[in-house]
Amino acid sequence: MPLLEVRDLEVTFDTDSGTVHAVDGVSFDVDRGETVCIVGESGSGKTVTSESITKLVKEPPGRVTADRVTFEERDLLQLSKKRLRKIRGDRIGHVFQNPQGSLNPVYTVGRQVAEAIRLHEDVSKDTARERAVDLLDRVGIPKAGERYDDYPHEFSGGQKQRVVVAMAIAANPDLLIADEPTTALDVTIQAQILRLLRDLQDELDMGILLITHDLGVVAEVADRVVVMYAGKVMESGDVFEVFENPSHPYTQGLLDCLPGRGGGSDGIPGTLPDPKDPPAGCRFAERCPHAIDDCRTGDHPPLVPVSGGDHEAACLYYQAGYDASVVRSPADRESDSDAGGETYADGGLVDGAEASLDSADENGGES
Ligand SMILES: Nc1ncnc2c1ncn2[C@@H]1O[C@H](COP(=O)(O)OP(=O)(O)OP(=O)(O)O)[C@@H](O)[C@H]1O
Ligand code: NI
Repeated sequence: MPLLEVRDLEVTFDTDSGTVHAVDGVSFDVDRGETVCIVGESGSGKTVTSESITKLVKEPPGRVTADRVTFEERDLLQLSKKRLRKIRGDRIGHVFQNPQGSLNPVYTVGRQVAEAIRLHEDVSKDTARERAVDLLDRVGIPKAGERYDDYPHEFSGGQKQRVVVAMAIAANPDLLIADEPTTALDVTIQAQILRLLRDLQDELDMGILLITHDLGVVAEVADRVVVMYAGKVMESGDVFEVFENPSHPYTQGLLDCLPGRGGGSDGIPGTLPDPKDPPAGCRFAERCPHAIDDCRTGDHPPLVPVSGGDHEAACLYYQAGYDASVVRSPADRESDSDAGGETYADGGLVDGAEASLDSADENGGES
């Protein structure tokens, strides 16, 4: 039984100018000790997906439905607000997309971490203080004891992010949801935070749901990846399968933008469709180099198995009666990567990502 099971999640928002279809039938699992990354461009529904799990989406204007959202076999969408709040702090930690908003500027950092501990555990103030110093130390704040009484503005961006992670893991959660935990940070700090998450995961056997728009981050930390576009899952599976054999043209487009994959462009040309008026057929058709008329009618294609394991893609070309070889990429990709050198560096999936994380170790502080 997976730690977290999300099935057919749908989220809409009612606005004055119409209904926003933010998340439209998203399914995935997260197991203990496993890191699942949701990746996709800005606006694809990653944050809304992650915040729906523990019902942090405001209803109204939001409307969250799902076949189920189960955590340790409990249906989170059916729980009372009170029980949900308890699970949210105790068992599910959340690092929000905007870390600045997670720290209160008028209280010391230590006090905020101690309060996060006391919220979930009945311990004395002194014990909470000790534990908070411990926790700050564990996330890599130097001289944690001395920094306890400092205010958030006295911490660097990377340190604040560490503090936010410390608060999210204060109760030793079973699941950590981390929404773009490294986006605003320079590459050195980014590597450190990702390493920190991995170490904590080993230590606590946490499941991690990590939200990012950066495939370099995915390559670095994910066991499995869910590629989202315009509220839909376009492709998902084992991270090696997906990087080795990207099967949806959208995933291929994202990968082609990575420096280590012969790309380095500014992104896929075009923009996401209007979430208030999603097009018929495949949501990516407008930007897809392989789109044909059939891609622009009917429903968005369902996810179907494309290679080993649980690797799936939602592209019409994999349906019966269509020629999947049109969108299967290895042939084009091989010729690309021959020109660009080795695509799969030792233990890493992307040259660029590995290189940047490695060099981050060496030039400590610079980016
Ligand atoms: N409260 C809201 N009211 C109306 N629309 C919303 C609301 N919250 C989110 N949306 C819309 O839902 C869609 C998905 O947003 P979401 O924040 O989940 O995207 P994201 O993938 O996390 O993007 P980013 O990478 O920029 O964080 C967007 O079109 C967004 O404008
Ligand atoms: Ni987001």
